[in-house]
Amino acid sequence: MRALTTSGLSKTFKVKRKPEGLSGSFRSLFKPEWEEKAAVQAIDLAVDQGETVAFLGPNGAGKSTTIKMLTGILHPTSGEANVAGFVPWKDRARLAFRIGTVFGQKSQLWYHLPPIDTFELISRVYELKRTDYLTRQRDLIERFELGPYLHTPVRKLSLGERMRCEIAASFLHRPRLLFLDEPTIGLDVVVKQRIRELIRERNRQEETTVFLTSHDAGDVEELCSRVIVIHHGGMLLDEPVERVKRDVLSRKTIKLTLTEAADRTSFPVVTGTEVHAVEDRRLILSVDLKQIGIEEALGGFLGRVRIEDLTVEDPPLEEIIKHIYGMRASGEGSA
Ligand SMILES: Nc1ncnc2c1ncn2[C@@H]1O[C@H](COP(=O)(O)OP(=O)(O)OP(=O)(O)O)[C@@H](O)[C@H]1O
Repeated sequence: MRALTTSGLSKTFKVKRKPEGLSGSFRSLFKPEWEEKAAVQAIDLAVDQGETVAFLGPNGAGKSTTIKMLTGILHPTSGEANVAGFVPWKDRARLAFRIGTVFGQKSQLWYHLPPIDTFELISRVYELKRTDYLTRQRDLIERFELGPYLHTPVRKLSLGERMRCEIAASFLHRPRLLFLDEPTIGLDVVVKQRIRELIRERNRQEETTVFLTSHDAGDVEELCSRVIVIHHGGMLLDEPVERVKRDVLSRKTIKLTLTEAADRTSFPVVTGTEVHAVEDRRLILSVDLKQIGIEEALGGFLGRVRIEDLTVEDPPLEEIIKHIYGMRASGEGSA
């Protein structure tokens, strides 16, 4: 069953043209000139119920504009969409009962109220049956371990505590489709991991469709089965995450702090391992997991340098997208 489809979905904004110079600015105050800006261009999507989709793109690619159209906040300039059985911009109120939204940078919870009060309000807004709501609420509180924060005003919660409450709140009315915009932004590794686990669990148990935008490659890798990349408002790539992983997510960044400063010439040549940067006692390696495992790569350095500390990270998503873009431009890989 389809959770979401779009056909030729496009959005053009009318923006004021900024004339050059002071006199131009002055003239435009009284006689503004307008130009059209294509934010989203003919996007065709088909997402099945229960799918977990990463919707990616560099800044300004058109992700938020697309999500705003899919959640009924914006009218498209042209094209069609069907989300959970509704045309979003025509039936926004009814659609709200079927979808959940989480914006990492914008709280949906009432700032001065404790989360439990917001949960109550949500249960009224969505007209949840009292017994169903209470069972659901207890389950989410337990699963998301919200007990200690339930009665604290949201403004006093840490970002991680608040985000767990935000996501629990978005699941209260059992949405069939969840739109997540940067759900783990600013969170530490442990909290990120917990939030990803919880979303994954709900997806498995309730077949909730997940449509996610994120600048964190870990979110994509751990939460999503499919990756869609847009650029300049148009579709660039639509592939299973496994394939993207094999092609471009196969790199890890290892950041080492050495006990003493070293220079490039003292490092061994290790297959599949590139010395990305060396700065005083800091050494950054880029490892291609298609060629070598993390342990092996580190093994090559162990006898040569003494390590004080290390972290293993995903490369920034912007870098991955740039890589995908480069691959497309050079005709590597296929859709
Ligand atoms: N209300 C608006 N009026 C005019 N232009 C807009 C408006 N909203 C978005 N745009 C423009 O449309 C383009 C796409 O913006 P959008 O916010 O959808 O990008 P995005 O992919 O979500 O970017 P980011 O990752 O930075 O949030 C941008 O060039 C933006 O400046």
